[in-house]
Amino acid sequence: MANPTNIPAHERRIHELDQTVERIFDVRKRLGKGAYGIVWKATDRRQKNTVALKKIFDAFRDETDAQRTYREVIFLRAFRHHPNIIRLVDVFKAANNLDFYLVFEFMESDLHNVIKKGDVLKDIHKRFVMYQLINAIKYMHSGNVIHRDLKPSNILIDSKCRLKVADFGLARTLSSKRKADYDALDQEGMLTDYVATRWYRAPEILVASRSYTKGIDMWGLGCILGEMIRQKPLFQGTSTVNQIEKIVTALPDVTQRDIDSIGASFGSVLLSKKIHRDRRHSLDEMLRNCCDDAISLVKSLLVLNPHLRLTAKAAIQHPYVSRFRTASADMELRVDIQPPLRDDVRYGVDQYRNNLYDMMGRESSSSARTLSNATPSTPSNRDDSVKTVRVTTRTRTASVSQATTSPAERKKEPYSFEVTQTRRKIKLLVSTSKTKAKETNRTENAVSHAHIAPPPAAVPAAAAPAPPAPRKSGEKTAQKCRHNHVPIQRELAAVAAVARRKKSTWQSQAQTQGKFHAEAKAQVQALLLTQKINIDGSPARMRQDNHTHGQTQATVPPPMNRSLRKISQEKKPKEKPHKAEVSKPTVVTTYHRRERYLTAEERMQRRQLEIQQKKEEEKVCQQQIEQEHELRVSQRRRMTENYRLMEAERDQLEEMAEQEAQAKAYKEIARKVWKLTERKEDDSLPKDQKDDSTILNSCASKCYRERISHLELEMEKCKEQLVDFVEEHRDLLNYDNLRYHLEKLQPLKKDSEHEDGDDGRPLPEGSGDPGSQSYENFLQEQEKERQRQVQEFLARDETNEYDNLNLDNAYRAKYYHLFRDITGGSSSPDSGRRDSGSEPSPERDYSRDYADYFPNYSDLEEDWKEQAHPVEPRRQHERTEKSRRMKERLEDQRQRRDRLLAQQKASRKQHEELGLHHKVHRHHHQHHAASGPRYDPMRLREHDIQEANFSTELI
Ligand SMILES: Nc1ncnc2c1ncn2[C@@H]1O[C@H](COP(=O)(O)OP(=O)(O)OP(=O)(O)O)[C@@H](O)[C@H]1O
Repeated sequence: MANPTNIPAHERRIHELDQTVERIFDVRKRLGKGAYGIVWKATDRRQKNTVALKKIFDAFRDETDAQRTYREVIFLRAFRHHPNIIRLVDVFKAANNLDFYLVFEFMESDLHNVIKKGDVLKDIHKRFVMYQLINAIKYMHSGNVIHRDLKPSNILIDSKCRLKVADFGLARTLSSKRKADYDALDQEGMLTDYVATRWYRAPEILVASRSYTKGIDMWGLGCILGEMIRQKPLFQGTSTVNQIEKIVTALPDVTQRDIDSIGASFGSVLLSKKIHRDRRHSLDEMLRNCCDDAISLVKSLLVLNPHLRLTAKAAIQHPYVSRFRTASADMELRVDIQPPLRDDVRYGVDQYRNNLYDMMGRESSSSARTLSNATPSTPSNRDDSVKTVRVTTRTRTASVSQATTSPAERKKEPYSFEVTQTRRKIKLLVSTSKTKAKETNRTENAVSHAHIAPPPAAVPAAAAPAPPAPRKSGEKTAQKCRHNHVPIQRELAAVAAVARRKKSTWQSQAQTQGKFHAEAKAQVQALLLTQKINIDGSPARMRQDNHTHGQTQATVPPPMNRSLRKISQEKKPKEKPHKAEVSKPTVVTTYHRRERYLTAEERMQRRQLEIQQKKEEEKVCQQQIEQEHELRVSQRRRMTENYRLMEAERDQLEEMAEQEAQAKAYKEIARKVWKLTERKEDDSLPKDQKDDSTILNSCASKCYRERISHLELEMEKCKEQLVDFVEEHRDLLNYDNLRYHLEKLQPLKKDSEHEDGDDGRPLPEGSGDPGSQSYENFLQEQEKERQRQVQEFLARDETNEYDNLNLDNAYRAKYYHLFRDITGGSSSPDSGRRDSGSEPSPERDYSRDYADYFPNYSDLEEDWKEQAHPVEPRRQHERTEKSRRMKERLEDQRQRRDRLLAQQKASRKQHEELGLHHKVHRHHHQHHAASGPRYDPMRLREHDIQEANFSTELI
């Protein structure tokens, strides 16, 4: 697995494991891959336990990487005692001196994977996760260290929902340096190596501010809680700017104070930028379905101003997590973590590497864990070993290089751990100083021995040889040792003083606790006694007890009396009578002794009483719980109500906004229409009104224009229909010529009846004067013609070629009497035909009947058509329209005719007076002959019929 063949060489190098590592660990599967390393699940062959093995590839490639590796090891070692921070079990350097191996305790998964799985975390789990997370952060912050890369994938979790924070590569200390240095550090730190995952980055980091606080971690914490609730990241920005926009959209309005709190920087303008706020992306909307506790915690963590964000100390007391509080919540580092190599200085790669290797070398002198030849420790490194154990009380800092502790020790409370550590240091120092002192003594002894040794006799005193080499070196060593011994002793004294102080504090605490304990014990005993007294209360026995045991015994409960008597009888001779005052121990002893002699019945009674008491307590508790529950329910209801109100308000606002938008859109459209219609502005109106009026006018005119064009089209269609109709009924219309002939015929008949020519019909040309031969001939001709036409009409009618029955009948009816006259009334033209049932009788005045009949013709026609085609509403409407128009036209013509007749009468009278009658007639005739039979293609047959009708009426 560590050496796959199907991947490129570089990748293979990343996945490759050092041979020695493979010898120690049985690597099983890959757990994850980060930007800096790969993590495998492995079994330690030596201890047979499962571990997580992380390989940091090319761990010291440059200063940044080297510092990252260094920080990860240093901080993990500093925090290894906290239950919610991943424990670094071991570290290995690779044979190639490039890679680095970290061995961690194994965790089953990380929070990112758990959230990704879906609905795994219930509310209680989320709370517990948050509690543990806050706990870990609180611990880190108490050592003045910030993690800076909190995100779900760096939070490891197991099946019991136990959580551990991992990946301290970006962690760093927050020193109490001067502000100027601090800013310089920030600039360097922020802009070069700070590459924390964007989605969890605090806004001050996004805008590259120099404000650098523990709030960075609290922001990440808020993002994680939001992600757990929402099951997806809260702010998934695609770039830094987009990330800021997303944050600003979700949070309440950004104030100038917020911007100032973040610190002036080039990016802070992004915060003041006007961003379109979409309510759907507000924090409330994103976390709509979660409980109030969670929302309140998220809101107090995701605050733009880093100084107003909830601190870890305050967060642990938040109602969302407070119920889990245990002793570990009080764990705190009472010193600032200070790595051996200063965290605010960027050292060279070698320095980081050597310091790390040196530390490893020191810690594992037995060194089964060093894989390659350990780097030889330089004197400077040895000095470091001294530095690492120095405790500077003034700056309240401590080295993080601590000896590994046993799991039992790790479980201890922090202060006891510290004491243990201090003791260890003292021991270490003592042993070091002892060794050195021994060495010094040995050297000094050697020196003194050299001095004491008598000089050789042969050599004169003046020419005494120089001190021998060993003596010289011994002196040097002695000096050196003395030189070293002083500071060591000083340090030793300092450490001892600290230890003493701590011990005395601890002892005083213990004493206080002891005192408290004794008091509590006494109180409990008193309570117990009172309870026993309350249990039994027979006055007789009490009296008896009073008698036997004095005042104290008077309170002994009755069921116990039999046994008590026994005891008292036993004890009586030995006991002194205590009447006024009986010491507590006596009471207790008596009571306990009495207990032994309780009968089963008494015990039962006591138990029942106890049970009753418990029940009562439970009842009270239950009531309290119920009250609390009711309170919560009412609160919840109130909040739901509020929420509903807010929702309603929001809906209203949205509606208003929509209406506004619509109005705007309308206006815009109208403006465009106005532009298109190119209407000129009316300058007399104010602008708004002007716009509206012109727009309306233009709209109206447009409508009218449209209507006109539509009507024109309709007319066009009508015309076409009419022409079609005319074309279709050409024959019938031609047949209208008949009317002409009939008209010609009828005046003749009238003329014969009314010689004065009252009917106003002109005589045909060449007819001559009435009574003359030509006139007679003319009449005969006329008669012949009339008969021929009637014959023709009837013959035509026989063919039944006209569809319109009513029209047909009308003609037939109208001229039936003529026909009868011609044929001598022998037979009806319609006998045996469609209208056979309506054969007229010869006596009847048909003309009148028909005249009555005709005006209703059009209605009858419509009725008939309706019967024939019942389902044609449009056409029916057209027909109705047509008939209406017809009626109007008929009315028109009737009036015109009346007028004409009146004129004719008047003119005839004039002619008669002037003797010009015939001339006038001739003129009329000429006029008619010239005009000939009229053919009007637009004329409808109904019209003709009506005209005929009028003429009949006139007749
Ligand atoms: N002790 C462990 N037990 C189980 N899985 C682990 C453990 N440590 C790390 N992992 C897994 O390995 C992944 C990467 O680990 P880690 O974050 O330490 O690597 P990294 O290179 O520093 O990543 P990053 O890119 O986040 O900086 C984690 O997300 C986690 O899934």
